[in-house]
Amino acid sequence: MDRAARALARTVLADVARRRSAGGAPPRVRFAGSLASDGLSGTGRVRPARRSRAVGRAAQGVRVVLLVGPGNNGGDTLFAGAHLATAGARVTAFLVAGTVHGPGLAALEAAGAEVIARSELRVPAVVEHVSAADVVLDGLVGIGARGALRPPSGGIVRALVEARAAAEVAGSPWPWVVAVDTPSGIGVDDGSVPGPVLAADRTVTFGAYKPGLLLPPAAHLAGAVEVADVGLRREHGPQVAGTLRLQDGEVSAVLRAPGVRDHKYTRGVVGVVAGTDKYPGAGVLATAGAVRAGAGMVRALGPAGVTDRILDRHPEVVTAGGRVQSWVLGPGIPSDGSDAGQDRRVYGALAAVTGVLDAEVTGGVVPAVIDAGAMAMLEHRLPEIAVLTPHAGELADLMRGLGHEVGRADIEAEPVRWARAAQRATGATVLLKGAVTVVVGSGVTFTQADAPAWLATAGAGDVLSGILGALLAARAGDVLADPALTSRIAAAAAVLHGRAATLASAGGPTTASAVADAVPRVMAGLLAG
Ligand SMILES: NC(=O)C1=CN([C@@H]2O[C@H](COP(=O)(O)OP(=O)(O)OC[C@H]3O[C@@H](n4cnc5c(N)ncnc54)[C@H](O)[C@@H]3O)[C@@H](O)[C@H]2O)[C@@H](O)CC1
Ligand SMILES: [K+]
Repeated sequence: MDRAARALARTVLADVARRRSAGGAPPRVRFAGSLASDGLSGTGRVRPARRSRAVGRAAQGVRVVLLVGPGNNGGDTLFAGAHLATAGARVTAFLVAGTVHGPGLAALEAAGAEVIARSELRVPAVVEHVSAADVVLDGLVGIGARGALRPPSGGIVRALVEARAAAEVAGSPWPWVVAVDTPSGIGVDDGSVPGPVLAADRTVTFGAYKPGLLLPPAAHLAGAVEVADVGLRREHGPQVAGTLRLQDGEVSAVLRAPGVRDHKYTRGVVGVVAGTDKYPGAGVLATAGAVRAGAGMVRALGPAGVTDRILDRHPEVVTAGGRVQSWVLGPGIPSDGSDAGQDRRVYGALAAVTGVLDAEVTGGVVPAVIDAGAMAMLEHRLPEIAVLTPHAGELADLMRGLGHEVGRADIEAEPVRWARAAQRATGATVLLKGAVTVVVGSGVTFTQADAPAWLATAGAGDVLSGILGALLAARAGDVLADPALTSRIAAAAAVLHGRAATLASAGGPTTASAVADAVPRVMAGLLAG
């Protein structure tokens, strides 16, 4: 517990220092609209807890509120609060239980913090203190949580969630919220959100990732997750219950940098069937994603109204048919059959992907990205080397087509469950787009939370499909030999896309084109290690 509390205090102090040096302002959140609103590239660094470093007086003048529950989670919070008080912070602890961790409470009191006992606890006073604080530590409950938060924790958190929303509307600052081990009240094992939860900007979790920190919808409430090594066990990257999150080294291992013997065909040719006269931009953006993610060549197929625009932006693109190592099918093609030519091209390519036509005719089986309108054209079970890339609404449409009574809200409430159901029903790898992107292959689930909320912009999904097409083409031989690689490549594409959006956004609005343009810099950074 001592190591956990020290690690927690150290991270709080680092966040405070970083936010102070960034703006000269106190460490309060301005509503930047991003999950990782400190601009940190977020999730998933394992930081060893070093015992030796003293915390000094680094927290001088920082107002800290502790929300302290009855168990060891509250104990960690009390000890961390003692360290922060010793470092100069003005700490107020609200105890939500009659009995809390005794040694932790003694340490906090010895450090000179203010303690509000359960018997004196009033919800409006908690809200008032939190609203005026710089940092809040949410230590109500951790891995011992069962179900929705019970009173009084539930009432306090509900009031704080409302106060935060009001502050957001009013443009008032809100404290930096640090969840201790987990945001209190999430479904630690399944990522559910059974009741009110205070959204964290940062979660410091102890020893290893908990599933709820990776699985949406709870993952949306965890902010930037840091795993503190408290000597329990050492994890190589987050890995819990068949759920993975790729780390930088794992993403760069998926990428393939060209060698001296490579030429455009060995680097991978991507065939893009995207865009119609009505929606030509999707063709341009899907192509941009493939070009920027390092395709040896891109063949863009479609009506002249689409291909002319593509050539204007990307003169390196070829608009004639021929062999490809991967397909990108469907962005900007509506499912209403209004462009017979594009539909015919998609059906032809799908025949190559599923292998229903002779390889002599199709040129052989290749991996594919199946997006938007192409998802409505599936007639056969798909191989794992085909990646469906729906957002929640499209996945609901797909599952309804397969006989499930399900709507968009159901998918958003249980994205992993439905992505897995779609994977089983279609045979394809499924990449479900969202603030946390879920990728499901056979027996494996990746969840990636690398993107700022600014990425929710028109055309962003088209760029992702192009990026994924390029990565699949570059590794087409490996994917055909080992189809299980597909989901890992799809997760890596989501990371590239999210990181490119972070770079392009720099904390403000961005466009799908700018995201595509940022991809080479992200790839270069990852390949440089
Ligand atoms: N497991 C370990 O080896 C370590 C655990 N540590 C800390 O210990 C925590 C786990 O401690 P505990 O097992 O004491 O459990 P917690 O402190 O997470 O919660 C248990 C308490 O919360 C109450 N509770 C459960 N569900 C609730 C709900 N829905 N609403 C309100 N109250 C609820 C229970 O009645 C119980 O009193 C971790 O989250 C972490 O913070 C760390 O000190 C590091 C080492
Ligand atoms: K907690």
